[in-house]
Amino acid sequence: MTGGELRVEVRDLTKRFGDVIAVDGLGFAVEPGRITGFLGPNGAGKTTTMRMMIGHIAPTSGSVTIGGKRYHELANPSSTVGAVFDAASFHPDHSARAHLRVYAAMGGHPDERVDELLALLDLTGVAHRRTRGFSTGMRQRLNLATALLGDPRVLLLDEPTNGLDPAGTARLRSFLRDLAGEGRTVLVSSHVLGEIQQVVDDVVVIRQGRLVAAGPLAELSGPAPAILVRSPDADALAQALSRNPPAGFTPRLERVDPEQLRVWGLNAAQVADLAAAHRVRVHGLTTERPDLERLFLDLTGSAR
Ligand SMILES: Nc1ncnc2c1ncn2[C@@H]1O[C@H](COP(=O)(O)OP(=O)(O)OP(=O)(O)O)[C@@H](O)[C@H]1O
Repeated sequence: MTGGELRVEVRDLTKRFGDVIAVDGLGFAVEPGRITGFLGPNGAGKTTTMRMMIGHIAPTSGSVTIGGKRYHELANPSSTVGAVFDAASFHPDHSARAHLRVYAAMGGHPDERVDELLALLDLTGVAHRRTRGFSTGMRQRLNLATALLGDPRVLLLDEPTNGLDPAGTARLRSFLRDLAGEGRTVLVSSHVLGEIQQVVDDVVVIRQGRLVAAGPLAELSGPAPAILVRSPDADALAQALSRNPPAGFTPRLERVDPEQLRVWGLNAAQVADLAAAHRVRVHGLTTERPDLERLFLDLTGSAR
């Protein structure tokens, strides 16, 4: 079965390697139609969890199901789930096309699919070149093409942004966005939130094999953004904001320097309107996005 929307569910998943508990009672869901970031510092257990999703590693206990079935119970596993684990796993003497043809044959996928994917991932021009000379971005795209051979409904990508330049990341983002837009389930791991922050809708954060946080990125980002306002009349503005805030709002203020205030609990328009109403000059107004990297470091205990 390749159609339909497939939810990936991880339930009470544990994996021990001898004394090492790589994954420890982990539970979360990956929703179809969305891109989920799977985050955690090095050694947190991301790769191990993803390998358990596709049956490469057997759990010590717990389960992973894809559309309600374990990987090995799927009628056509390689056409249901596409996974990318290692960007360097090509035969160096094979061309991109030869590499894809080998995998297409192994998965029982038609040869035409190879050219289709080379075109889709903008690799047609280098299809005959040996992969030994490929750049990181080309390798990542070839990897993605390999995972997409069976037109899978679920895509698991381990650290796909590793080594990509900003243009490569932007390209990956729009590509994954299209795949999720078709109702596919996309899980993308990374140990750096900043690398996938622009790509993902939801996040699952783990630390030492355990769940730390899960949900839409927007909710994880915590409180609303702060407004940084620059004014030569900062005192008057601070007074107006504290004494006459919009009805029902209780802004919190921080004095950054004599001419700058940081305001939480109001949006930029509210700050500007209030300044105008009190005839306070405003020379700059910036909406500051919450510092997600900081939040991530706090959550995973990586902050010093
Ligand atoms: N085959 C194995 N044998 C023994 N220990 C292992 C094995 N595979 C993973 N581990 C250990 O399990 C833990 C989790 O590793 P894993 O590779 O899943 O983490 P990760 O979050 O993917 O890390 P990274 O971001 O560095 O790739 C680590 O302590 C690792 O050393």
